[in-house]
Amino acid sequence: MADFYQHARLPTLHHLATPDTTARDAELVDLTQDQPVALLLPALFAETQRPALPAILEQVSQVPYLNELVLSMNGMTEDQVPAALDLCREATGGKKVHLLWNDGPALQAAHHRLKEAGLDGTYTGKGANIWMGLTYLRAAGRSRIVISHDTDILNYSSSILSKLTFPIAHPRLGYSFAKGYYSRVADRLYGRVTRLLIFPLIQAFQDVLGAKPLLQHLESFRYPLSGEFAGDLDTISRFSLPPAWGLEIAMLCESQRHLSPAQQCQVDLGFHFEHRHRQLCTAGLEPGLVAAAADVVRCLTFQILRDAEERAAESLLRLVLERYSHHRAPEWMQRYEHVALVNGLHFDPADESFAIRSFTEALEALITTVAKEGLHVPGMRLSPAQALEQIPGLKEQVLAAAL
Ligand SMILES: O=C(O)[C@H](O)COP(=O)(O)O
Repeated sequence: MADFYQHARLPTLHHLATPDTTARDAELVDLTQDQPVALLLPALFAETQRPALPAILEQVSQVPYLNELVLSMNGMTEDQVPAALDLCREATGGKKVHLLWNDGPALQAAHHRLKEAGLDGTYTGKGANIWMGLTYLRAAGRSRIVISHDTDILNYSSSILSKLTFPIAHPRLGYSFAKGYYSRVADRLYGRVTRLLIFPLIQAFQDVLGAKPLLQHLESFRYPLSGEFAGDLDTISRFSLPPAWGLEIAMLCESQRHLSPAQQCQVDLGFHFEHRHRQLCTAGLEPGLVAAAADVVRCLTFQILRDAEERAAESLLRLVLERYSHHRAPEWMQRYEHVALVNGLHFDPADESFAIRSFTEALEALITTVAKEGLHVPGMRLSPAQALEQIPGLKEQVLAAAL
């Protein structure tokens, strides 16, 4: 099914055959003897009450080459902690599991220490969970490879773990960072933020700024917003990461800054990723997709225009918005309509146009904010490695906070 196209800049490892699971697991046990593997899972407490996470943990418990599991959680109250701990212990069958309660008092005190060291911003969100998980793993020093994936995957298979670990662990491949990709398809095309905002927006930036190395790097990724990655812990913990939804984009920008193209790759995870689809607009307590997209765009814009003067950033963004909303987004929407038609998938032009209009409004709001406050990403931080090196006592505090 998959092709074997190679992007000019980034090695792509396609899924073309399915290796024998038992043999592959045994090979990975061997390969990771001297480079233990940690699985880091970011989650809201709410995920523990939905079907995906418990089923994921059950499969993870069978994976023989995993040294430890860190569940880095937020959105959890004190009376919910025992349920989260029970789930970890029951579902992971005796594996070493550590729970990080990011909005609990011990880690809030660690966040406070970061604030005293001059790091501003908010400290909750998926990015903050990953940041703290990497800080903990680096402080603990037990593992050398880290893998991470989303916790809402409904059709999970632990082959995701072997596909991500192999490029890092195998000496003939020897990558320092591997990013997963796949499609998000059910009766229709999903991946709405990726298809209708990020892909055309990167093209719009290129239309305005030309083919800058960072844009070419981002353009090479077949699913830039996927939450699935693996890496050498020493390398990944040197990445600067924002606390919220900009995490994935920031990670790709950091991989371009820290690594040569030959040291990183993207891996075909070989499935249609099925997950819970959020509404576009915020309804009730759960933020909508557009709110998350706005955060991603702010981070993307910051990374691309970080050296531009404020006035220049604002006028460049206006040009990018024009290219996005009048040219690239309609063009991408039409391409995906053709993909849907060829595949006999449901396609609703009204839904897709509504998504593009909503993303356009998010971009307009960003321009207004940039005009008023300048271009920055709240909470953009020191890397976990820098924080541990520069902030006295942080290491002990984070280690003591793990449950
Ligand atoms: O990957 C994406 O674009 C977002 O997570 C939205 O995903 P969905 O359209 O599959 O819900």
